[in-house]
Amino acid sequence: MTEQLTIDAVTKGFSHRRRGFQPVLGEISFSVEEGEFVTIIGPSGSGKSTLLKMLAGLEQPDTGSVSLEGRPIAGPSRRLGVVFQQHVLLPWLTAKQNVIFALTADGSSGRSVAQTEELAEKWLDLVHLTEAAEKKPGQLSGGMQQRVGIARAFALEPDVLLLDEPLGALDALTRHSLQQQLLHLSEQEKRTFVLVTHDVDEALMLSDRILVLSHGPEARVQQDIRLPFGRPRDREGVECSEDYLGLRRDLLESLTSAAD
Ligand SMILES: Nc1ncnc2c1ncn2[C@@H]1O[C@H](COP(=O)(O)OP(=O)(O)OP(=O)(O)O)[C@@H](O)[C@H]1O
Repeated sequence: MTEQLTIDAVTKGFSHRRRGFQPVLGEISFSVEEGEFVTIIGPSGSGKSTLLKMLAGLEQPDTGSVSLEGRPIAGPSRRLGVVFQQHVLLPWLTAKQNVIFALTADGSSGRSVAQTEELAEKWLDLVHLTEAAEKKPGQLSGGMQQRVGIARAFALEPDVLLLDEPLGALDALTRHSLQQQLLHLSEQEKRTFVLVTHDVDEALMLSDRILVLSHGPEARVQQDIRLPFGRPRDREGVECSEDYLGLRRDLLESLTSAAD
């Protein structure tokens, strides 16, 4: 497998007017291989989103480097797709137009209008939104809006998908069904994924590897766990396995101790 993302000795902090410089991430190093699904989990405020923003090119490290296939990530790029907790859809466009807008934003795709429409429809279908394609965000539930956001990010066909608590704002039932959809999409699409979540079950169900950050300031990678579950995954089978229960218990324990 090829090493795709490399985070090498990265530190990051922020300067505050009153409190001065506050370190967030201590020295962080890890790499993500092409096609891998890696989840970052850790106590609140440990710096998970900050780390993901650096991978997305939205923040720069203070020291160390973040690179995609050996080249420093200097800013946002189409190769790096991002889905945040809050869907940012354009309210005056329909679900389909929102996906088309993203597909045509830089005008360089080389697709015809019909091909672009077809691609948008394909992705809305894959997240089970065909019937809502002509509706505007205001007419869609939070879960449906988030699915439009996911369809839009996947439709751009980035090499790496960065997901920051994409299901965090949803009710338990919608969240469960979207986890299932994400599992299928990630197995069909075979891209590289980095997910930030608070949800241990979500991390266990979706990932190949889980990185546990320690409590900040100066958070570090406390554990790097490779999961023993094969693919394609069947939720019931995984959840009933002894490995799952043991890993779930260990993760919850290390998250509790990291938060102390
Ligand atoms: N742009 C910024 N300016 C100043 N401080 C920031 C900025 N971004 C993040 N921080 C601070 O960095 C720390 C880590 O924030 P971050 O959102 O990365 O943590 P997190 O682990 O994702 O938290 P949560 O799990 O609660 O979402 C926090 O103390 C936060 O206030």
